[in-house]
Amino acid sequence: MADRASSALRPEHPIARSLPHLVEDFGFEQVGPPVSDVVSGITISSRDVVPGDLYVGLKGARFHGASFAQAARDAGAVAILTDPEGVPLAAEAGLPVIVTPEPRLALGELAAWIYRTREEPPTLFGVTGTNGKTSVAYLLEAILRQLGIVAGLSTTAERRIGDETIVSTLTTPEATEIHAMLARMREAHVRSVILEVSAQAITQHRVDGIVFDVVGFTNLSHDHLDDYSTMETYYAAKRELFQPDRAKRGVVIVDAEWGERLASESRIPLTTISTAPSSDARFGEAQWHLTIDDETADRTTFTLSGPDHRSLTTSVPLLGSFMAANAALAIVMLVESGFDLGAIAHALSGEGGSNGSAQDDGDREPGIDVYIPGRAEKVSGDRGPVVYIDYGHTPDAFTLTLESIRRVTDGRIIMVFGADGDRDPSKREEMGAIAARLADAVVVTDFHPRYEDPAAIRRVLLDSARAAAPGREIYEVADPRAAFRKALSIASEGDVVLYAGPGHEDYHEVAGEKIPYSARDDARNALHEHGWL
Ligand SMILES: CC(=O)N[C@H]1[C@@H](OP(=O)(O)OP(=O)(O)OC[C@H]2O[C@@H](n3ccc(=O)[nH]c3=O)[C@H](O)[C@@H]2O)O[C@H](CO)[C@@H](O)[C@@H]1O[C@H](C)C(=O)N[C@@H](C)C(=O)N[C@H](CCC(=O)O)C(=O)O
Ligand SMILES: Nc1ncnc2c1ncn2[C@@H]1O[C@H](COP(=O)(O)OP(=O)(O)OP(=O)(O)O)[C@@H](O)[C@H]1O
Repeated sequence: MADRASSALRPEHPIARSLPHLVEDFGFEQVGPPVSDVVSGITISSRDVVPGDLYVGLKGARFHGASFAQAARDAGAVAILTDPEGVPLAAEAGLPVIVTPEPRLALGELAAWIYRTREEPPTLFGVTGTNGKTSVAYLLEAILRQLGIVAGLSTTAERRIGDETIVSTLTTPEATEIHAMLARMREAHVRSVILEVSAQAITQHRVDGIVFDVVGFTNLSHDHLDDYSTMETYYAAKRELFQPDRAKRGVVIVDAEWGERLASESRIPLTTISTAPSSDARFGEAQWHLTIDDETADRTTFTLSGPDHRSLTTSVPLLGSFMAANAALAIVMLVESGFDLGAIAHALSGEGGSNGSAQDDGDREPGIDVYIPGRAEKVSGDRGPVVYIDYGHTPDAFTLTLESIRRVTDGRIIMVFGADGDRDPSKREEMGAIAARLADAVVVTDFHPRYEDPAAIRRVLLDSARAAAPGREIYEVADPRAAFRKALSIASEGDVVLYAGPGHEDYHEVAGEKIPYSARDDARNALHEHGWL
């Protein structure tokens, strides 16, 4: 399992700022010993405190962060910021205590002030939507690299500056971490940064203190109805990103009602993309149109046509028209940030230029040169069934992936899948039904049960699968390793095995424990065992 010790990227040479000035500038109240020191960092986790930090004790669902004030002091915190409820808890540490009614609301601005991230900010790209955020972020990074630009990246899978990578815990880090990461990126002379923005991040003020240059919206479908009671509130959370205090320009895929609404309800200059086929009655309303030219098991070729008869034909080395849609969004976001479509086309043409890699010495294969861990990732070789590892965990992701596979295979589709424990249980029935309807055989297994009973999760998936497609070949195999082998045992040359589960992740989360497991490694091992790799 990858090292999870370092949970945040910090500037290596932070510039200290006056703590008394901070208290004064923000109009905070102060109790306990007077503030006299300087501050060089900020964190909301006592476990991440480094000397010189302001520790912010937030009231959480389980703890009041102020109760970790002593641990923060021992790690070198210079003061504690908390709410009135946290004051008596924080006082025990004997550090100056700064008080504000809702510290979370101040975090973004505070972190921006401490790390000076408003000064000469990089070009900032933000990507949101239910599915495809991580993929669009990687595609943006790849195209920028092909244009000769090294970008910073923050996704569900990893945070990256050049060659330095850390494993992510949340999709979007807390504001304190984002601004620290931006400061570190500035030290590394990174001038373009891509952030994946979850709905929770917007609601929980994690992207405060940032004004994105361009934000992009992929789609909205059933997910997170445990955090948002209705699709309407889930949508409203995402919509906030497309307002002037958060972003300068936006790009929206308008294939479905939510995208159309966003396009009409956003208050920033907006560009729209339609990926619907030309037979669709609504085709023609968007400024950019995507046409799929060719789909194979591991490459999708498409044409993107825009205003003023501009167009670009290129490809992604990945399965699926949905990946072409993600790529289209990335390209139009780059155009909106000021890149010329012709320059992008040239960079993707493979003729000369640099893809930024060490071994690059001239011409290379045309298309977007991207690797996205665990998203429609083909792990099989030239023999045996085609095997994909995919992080699909929503009904819409299941539908689009299975439909895409159907278009590129004449063989059977065998799908191995589970559902997240402690995450939106209301989507499970739909997931089970879609899998059974669109695949030829399904193997129901465990994803991350977390604190739920894994057998109960499987039961819902199995019942809905059986009800949706009576007579379908349906198996229950709890252990993902065994489930994978079951799928391979019924697959032949020409068939496809789709593993929809923890794509890039290298663990299974069971009852609070992270048990090492990599679906990608396991798939390769199983293919070896069959002599197919
Ligand atoms: C429900 C939710 O959003 N919970 C978040 C929340 O946890 P919490 O309220 O339970 O916090 P808590 O454990 O009570 O602790 C309170 C405070 O004490 C601090 N603390 C706690 C223990 C300690 O030893 N020291 C310490 O300082 C904590 O850092 C926190 O500031 O605050 C924590 C600190 O930031 C988050 O890690 C945690 O996210 C949890 C892990 C989570 O899973 N969130 C999900 C729902 C999420 O945000 N998902 C989105 C979308 C994913 C997607 O793309 O689909 C995401 O952006 O990841
Ligand atoms: N444009 C899209 N539309 C629908 N499904 C998609 C799209 N792009 C990717 N998917 C599906 O969603 C899965 C997750 O993709 P990706 O990680 O890019 O999305 P995400 O929004 O970042 O989700 P998460 O933050 O949970 O990782 C993919 O493995 C694929 O099955």
